[in-house]
Amino acid sequence: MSTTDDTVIAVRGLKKSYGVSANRFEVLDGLDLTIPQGDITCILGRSGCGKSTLLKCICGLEDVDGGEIDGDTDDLGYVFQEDRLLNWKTVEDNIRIALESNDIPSEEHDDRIQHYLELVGLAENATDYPLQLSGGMRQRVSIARALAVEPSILLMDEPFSALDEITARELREKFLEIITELDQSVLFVTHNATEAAFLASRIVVFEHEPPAAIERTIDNDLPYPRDIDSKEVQELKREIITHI
Ligand SMILES: Nc1ncnc2c1ncn2[C@@H]1O[C@H](COP(=O)(O)OP(=O)(O)OP(=O)(O)O)[C@@H](O)[C@H]1O
Repeated sequence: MSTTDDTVIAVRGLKKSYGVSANRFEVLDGLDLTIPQGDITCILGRSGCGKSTLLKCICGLEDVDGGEIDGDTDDLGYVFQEDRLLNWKTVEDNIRIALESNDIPSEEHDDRIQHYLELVGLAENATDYPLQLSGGMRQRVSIARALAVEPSILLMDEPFSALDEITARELREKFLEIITELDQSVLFVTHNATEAAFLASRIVVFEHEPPAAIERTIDNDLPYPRDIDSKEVQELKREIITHI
């Protein structure tokens, strides 16, 4: 199977298990999923249902047992729950390392670093070290680092869940503003129904128990920009909760 112009990643019949013999545990058993270009797709489901495993298979952190993943899987950005910055490197050098490992020509590095730090509001912090920054600022650096390689798709695994509520809220708003402006395709894993209702253009709800199967796909046509406290977002959140 190959992807079409308006599909960025297509997963077909994906299989993944952990363990061996009697301890073998199927997490993905023939999962199909298509990620359209420019969509913010949220994968939502309870803890342990297989969301992170899917992301790890797409970005090659886990080997798959069967099925296909088509699309430009060498051209991914990844933001984890933890920022995974190198504390002994400055903010700008953390981004530079990502650019180098993605073979971005060195003459583009300074401009890209400046541009993406400006986008996340950290242009003044380029020469700081990560430990001089707050948790929210560190996560913004991590988002800038992922965006700076200009990936075909940004994979995000609960990137705001380790932050306090106010910081997470501010960062979600900033993130949505940036992503819609860039028309960036995103696959975003969360177990937070409000976050999915606020961010997603499409919400894919996984069944409670592995192996992961899609319980429901909900299109979210609420126009951007959105207000997380609006009646529409809160109503959608209530609808989503009935499926998880
Ligand atoms: N490396 C591993 N070895 C063995 N089992 C694993 C491994 N990684 C995940 N699992 C198991 O696979 C299942 C799915 O895990 P996964 O992390 O994909 O779930 P999740 O939906 O992302 O959960 P959460 O929301 O808590 O992060 C869980 O039962 C988990 O314990």
